[in-house]
Amino acid sequence: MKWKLPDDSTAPVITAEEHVKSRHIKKESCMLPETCVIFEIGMALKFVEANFKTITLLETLPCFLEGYECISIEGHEGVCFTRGGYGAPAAVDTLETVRALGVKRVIVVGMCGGFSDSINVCNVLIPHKILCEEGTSFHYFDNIEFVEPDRSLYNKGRAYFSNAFEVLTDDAVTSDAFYRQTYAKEAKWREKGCVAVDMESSALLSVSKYYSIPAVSILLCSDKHPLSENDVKWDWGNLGFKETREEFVRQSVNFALQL
Ligand SMILES: O=P(O)(O)O[C@H]1O[C@H](CO)[C@@H](O)[C@H]1O
Ligand SMILES: O=c1cc[nH]c(=O)[nH]1
Repeated sequence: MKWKLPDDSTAPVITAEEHVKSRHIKKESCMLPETCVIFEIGMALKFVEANFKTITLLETLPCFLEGYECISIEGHEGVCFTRGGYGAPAAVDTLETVRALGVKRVIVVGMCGGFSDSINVCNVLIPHKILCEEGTSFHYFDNIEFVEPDRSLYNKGRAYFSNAFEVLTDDAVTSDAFYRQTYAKEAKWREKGCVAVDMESSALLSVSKYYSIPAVSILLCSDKHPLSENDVKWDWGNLGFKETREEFVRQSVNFALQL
């Protein structure tokens, strides 16, 4: 895929910096703190509001697509929390928007589907590198296969989450097409060293890299894929998954606050 023109020095027609001040936005925005946790988990913001003393910074993040609330925690005004859109283009819209509002460091907290013997539901995966099988990255880089997280955030994440979870650091893949994860496709991903799939991480890491923003992706394994057509059929979560996901969100908040 060669979608990014190799010698294109022209500016984008719409930039997030211009968009957040445009007529497309109903309310004026404020600048955000340097560190942003982007949750790719639907229940996360509500859980944070119910379990921490939060401050609403923005009721709606001024994204081009749908934007969610952006909050911080009393006494920790250097970190903000929002929900990213689902899928690579919407997630990158969130990233571009928080960057336009001053964010300089990003922690992605999401979920992944495991497709290897080595990973189980409720494990935490902090991928060493992520295979880009989504389209968004290829508009920022003309040649990219695997993208890596910021080494310091990756090391800190490994150390921190190991206190509460079984942590894996194998590679992952981000795909646009969750209904096209065929058995043969997942076998090919395993051959490349990947153990799990999500829908946003590689795009968020590659666009962070494009802007020199340190970023890491921290994923809770939400479902285990059958490895062959004879295995037990696919299903979501497990018996304790709801409570584990809540603990994962709580630990993600605490991780970001102590950085
Ligand atoms: O909205 P929640 O329940 O977090 O789930 C989201 O996460 C899954 C993919 O990670 C999809 O099912 C999507 O709906
Ligand atoms: O993107 C995702 C997330 C969880 N499980 C999957 O199979 N894919």
